[in-house]
Amino acid sequence: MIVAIDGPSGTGKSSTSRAVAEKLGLRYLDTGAQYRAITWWMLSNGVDVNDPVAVADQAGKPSIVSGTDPLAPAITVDGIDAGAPIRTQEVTAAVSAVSAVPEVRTRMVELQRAAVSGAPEGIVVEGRDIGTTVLPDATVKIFLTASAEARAARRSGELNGAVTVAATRADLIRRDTADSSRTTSPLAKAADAVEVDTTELTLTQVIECIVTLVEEKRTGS
Ligand SMILES: Nc1ncnc2c1ncn2[C@@H]1O[C@H](COP(=O)(O)OP(=O)(O)O)[C@@H](O)[C@H]1O
Ligand SMILES: Nc1ccn([C@@H]2O[C@H](COP(=O)(O)OP(=O)(O)O)[C@@H](O)[C@H]2O)c(=O)n1
Repeated sequence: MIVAIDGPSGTGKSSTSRAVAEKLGLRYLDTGAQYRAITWWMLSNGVDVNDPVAVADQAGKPSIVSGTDPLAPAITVDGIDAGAPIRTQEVTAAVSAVSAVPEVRTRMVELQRAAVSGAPEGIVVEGRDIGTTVLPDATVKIFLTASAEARAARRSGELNGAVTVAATRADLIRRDTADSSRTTSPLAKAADAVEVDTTELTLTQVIECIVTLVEEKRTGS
């Protein structure tokens, strides 16, 4: 059972994917954390993230290891716990530029497919291009959406209002545009993905919806 969950920022991919994996006894992989991790390494090592040639040149250097336990998602870069530093505003502002570089994507996709091969019990993988590019044969494909207002309110809420909803909204839209317009494997809904608009749904409702879709697939109903 391979479940691919894609969609823009703040649509609920991480919270939903973790809960679905936990309920169904599957592993869990956050591919956005991997792009954030390589971005953090580039910034920490003085690589100009707006220079695709420099980023491509260094893309093979960091060793990124992702755990797949939905109860304790973990990520290390060169053996160092990267869980907190990959969530800073600095990384968030740079990640779209780094993840648009084809050499970066080739490396991350290798890691992602290896994680899936290492999870015979099945896995929920979340990102932007999982259903379209990384795992085109996934058993179930979901594409989450939500209005920019709802997404910004959720993200701003996470930061306890430290960044205003308006500023968060502008940042989300800038990142959506960059992620959707890049040449290599842009953010997109796979033709065979089920789209779920989470704007008016609670997190519990989204989880139930996806669990039902997976169980229907499992039982062939
Ligand atoms: N349907 C929902 N209704 C309200 N809040 C939600 C919903 N889904 C997710 N959230 C909250 O929104 C925030 C962003 O969710 P997250 O799962 O990190 O989204 P993504 O991984 O798509 O960026 C989290 O604080 C989460 O608890
Ligand atoms: N499969 C993926 C996952 C993330 N990404 C990139 O990584 C960034 C961070 O992803 P994320 O899932 O952590 O973002 P949030 O939804 O947490 O804000 C995205 O904005 C994309 O630029 C990607 O290119 N492909």
